Amino acid sequence: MPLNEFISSLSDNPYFGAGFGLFGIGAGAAILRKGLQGGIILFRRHLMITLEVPCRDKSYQWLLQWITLRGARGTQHLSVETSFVQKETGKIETKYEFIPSVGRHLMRYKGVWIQVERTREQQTLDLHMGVPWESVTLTAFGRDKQLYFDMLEEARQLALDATEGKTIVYTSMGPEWRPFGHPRRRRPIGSVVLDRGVGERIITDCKEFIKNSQWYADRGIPYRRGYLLYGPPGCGKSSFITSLAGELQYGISLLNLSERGLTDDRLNHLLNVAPEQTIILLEDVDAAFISREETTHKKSAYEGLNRVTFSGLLNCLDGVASTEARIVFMTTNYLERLDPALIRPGRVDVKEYIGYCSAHQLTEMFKRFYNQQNLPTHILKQFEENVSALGCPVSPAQIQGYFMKHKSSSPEIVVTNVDQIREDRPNMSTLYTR
Ligand SMILES: Nc1ncnc2c1ncn2[C@@H]1O[C@H](COP(=O)(O)OP(=O)(O)OP(=O)(O)O)[C@@H](O)[C@H]1O
Repeated sequence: MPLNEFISSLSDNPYFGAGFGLFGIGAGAAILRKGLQGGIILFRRHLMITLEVPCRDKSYQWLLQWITLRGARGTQHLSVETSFVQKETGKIETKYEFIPSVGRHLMRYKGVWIQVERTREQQTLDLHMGVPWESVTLTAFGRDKQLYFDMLEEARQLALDATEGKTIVYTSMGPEWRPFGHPRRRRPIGSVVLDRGVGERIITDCKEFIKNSQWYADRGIPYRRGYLLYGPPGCGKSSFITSLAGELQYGISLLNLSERGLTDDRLNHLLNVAPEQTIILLEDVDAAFISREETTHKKSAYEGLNRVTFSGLLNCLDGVASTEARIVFMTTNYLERLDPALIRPGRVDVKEYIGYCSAHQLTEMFKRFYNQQNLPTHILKQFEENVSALGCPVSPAQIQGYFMKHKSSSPEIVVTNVDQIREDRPNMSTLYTR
């Protein structure tokens, strides 16, 4: 039989065409054909096992990195990927990584030669990402698909190791979640100083919830928990949630409800496919909506804007469930603007006020900032009294700003100059009061 016919007969053979999930045992036909075109003939009599990983798959980037690390041979053509990495010191450095460019490469894994082919369709766009459609196809001799499972697992582990000790923030892009920026160094929970007991209560509640999946399953209760942090700006709501995510070794899936084009359907989808082990964070929930009555009035105007509707959000929150613990955090500066339906138990199970600095916070922040646990009590007391004597509420963000100004000052100077806090104060009439 002429070689070309032989190759076609392999392609037509249903056995070779059979696919299961990502994997397809393909005959060497495709390779052979490409081989012929490229002038290389590869082991005609062997079966090939082929794995195609499209760019939309989670493992795509991991795999490219892993292939680079394993050093695909003959890789003359590299693409550069620039990322920003935060060092332990907090400094951000630029990192260049070379990944195999579009084209064919060869590598050896567990004693098997594997052809790596990265292709880019110039004519086809990934509509959600707006980038050309890409895929990587790996072809190895033999039938052992375990090879690919091992490879993907190694690639995943490599990606996990790279984010060890970091918090990944995801944002939505179309119907998907994508990591946003570089993984950030975990913020230590102790660096956010809340009023006595508040932080501990939330942490204990979350941990308790995470380990109680069976309790929820036994009672048929959706395995989710909602938290609402409310209070004035600059008091640590967002910072606390970030450090809590670090403490729980979770990431953050950040959703902006006011985003144009975020419809009820898309929101529902996003909430249901949010990356595992992440806190879903809906910031400034009051800003996304006007009250329910007004929403009814202005319904048509809202629909025209292609935005999430209030009832849509309620339904979506009710639908958030998974076998895994689902934690939803909402924040607002204006509790009174929220519709009671949004914050009823089941949607919001824990509400905490995160307010202006208490005496406890003032002294704790002072000690932390100047890294002096043994500051004389009278200095701490004086600082607290002087700030209270300002006669206005002070947020931790203001205190932080004041300390930054006095990075190199002695504690005594810091205590005596607290008037500067008032000078830097935003217009209080626009600020929230409890
Ligand atoms: N309780 C706190 N302890 C330590 N630092 C704090 C605290 N609260 C605020 N900060 C500092 O102030 C800045 C702003 O805080 P953050 O964004 O967390 O406030 P927020 O309450 O979420 O504000 P907003 O309501 O405007 O979103 C951050 O740099 C943070 O480090």
